[in-house]
Amino acid sequence: LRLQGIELRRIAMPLVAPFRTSFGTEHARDVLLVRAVTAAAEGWGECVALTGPFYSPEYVDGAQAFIKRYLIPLLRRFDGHVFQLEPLFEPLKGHPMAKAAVQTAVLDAHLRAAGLPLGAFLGAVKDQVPAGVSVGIMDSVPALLEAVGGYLESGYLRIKLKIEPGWDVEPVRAVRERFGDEVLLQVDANTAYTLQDADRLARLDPFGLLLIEQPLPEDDIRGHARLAELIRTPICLDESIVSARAAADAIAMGACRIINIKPGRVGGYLEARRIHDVCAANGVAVWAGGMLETGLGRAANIALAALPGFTLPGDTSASDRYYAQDITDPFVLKDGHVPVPAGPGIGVEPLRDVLDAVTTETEWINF
Ligand SMILES: CSCC[C@@H](NC(=O)CCC(=O)O)C(=O)O
Ligand SMILES: [Mg+2]
Repeated sequence: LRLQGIELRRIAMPLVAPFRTSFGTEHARDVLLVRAVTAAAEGWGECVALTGPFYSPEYVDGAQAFIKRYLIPLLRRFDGHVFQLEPLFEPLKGHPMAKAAVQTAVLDAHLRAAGLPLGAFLGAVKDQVPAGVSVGIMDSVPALLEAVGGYLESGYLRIKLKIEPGWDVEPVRAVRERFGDEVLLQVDANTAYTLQDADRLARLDPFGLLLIEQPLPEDDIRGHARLAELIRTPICLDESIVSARAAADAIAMGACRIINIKPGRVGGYLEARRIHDVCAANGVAVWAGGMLETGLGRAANIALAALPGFTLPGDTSASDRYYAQDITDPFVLKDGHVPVPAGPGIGVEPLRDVLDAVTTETEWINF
């Protein structure tokens, strides 16, 4: 399906509240969207790179420059099917979020032209998925308890707390004491600890957490395997799992018992599905991570989260967790679940007037 051209669009999405993690605080998302136009249909991809290289090495200006300078020239001659994009992009090292955005836009166009929903294409087995919510580091424990109470009121089925040294045992204990032992509760350190913190992390064991996400640096697989011998809480990896091979290695080394799958981190939904398959083959549970996506990326993540191996609630929250006004019809929580879009491709469309209102820059590249 030949491409007639690509649009690169930047949008400014203010967050309903600052979102603080161990590596910084997000107040708004500066998002790069990719639109792939073919004669039969057009498709959308959302690049999940943040403004700066603090979650992973990519950042949004770099992703846009990489797409323009390296991926667009390859796409000009591309007239294949979407599975040929990975080998086409392989000689270019890294930049998984940029590659994922382009691959998803092309995949969405192909699927819309074929009338096939992304979920069906990936192997979805559900028409709705359980929604968890990620709660940032707060200024105080009372503020945290108020936020958690609000999300539980909204019906979220799992609470994830961001932690860092100095904000870990006390907030977890406070949430358990206030909301009880039944609430599905997990934490995410975003690489903020080292093996020397093992004793402190072991103090989380009494709270019955589902998992502790990425406690150590993303390249410390051996450290996570050692930590797994020192704490009881199951280790889940996020930043470390950059490919299906990395997942297989981490599992084989005993570095994790659960994996958070993010298509942008691994180069796209095709590799994300491979990670799902590797984990299913090894009896490792997976769940869908998030990068504060708009409804476009959110729709695709929810389709992925409907695959059979996604047995834990993901960070597939409702649109209003982050945005007062999404650029698509909002995803709304219903009995703690969000619906898997049923339409072809990612199954949602941008609301043109909203999209134009938040657009800060757009560039059409004709093929
Ligand atoms: C800006 S933090 C993004 C990375 C973080 N994502 C979340 O905590 C979930 C964000 C979301 O709900 O989309 C993670 O490491 O899992
Ligand atoms: Mg994480």
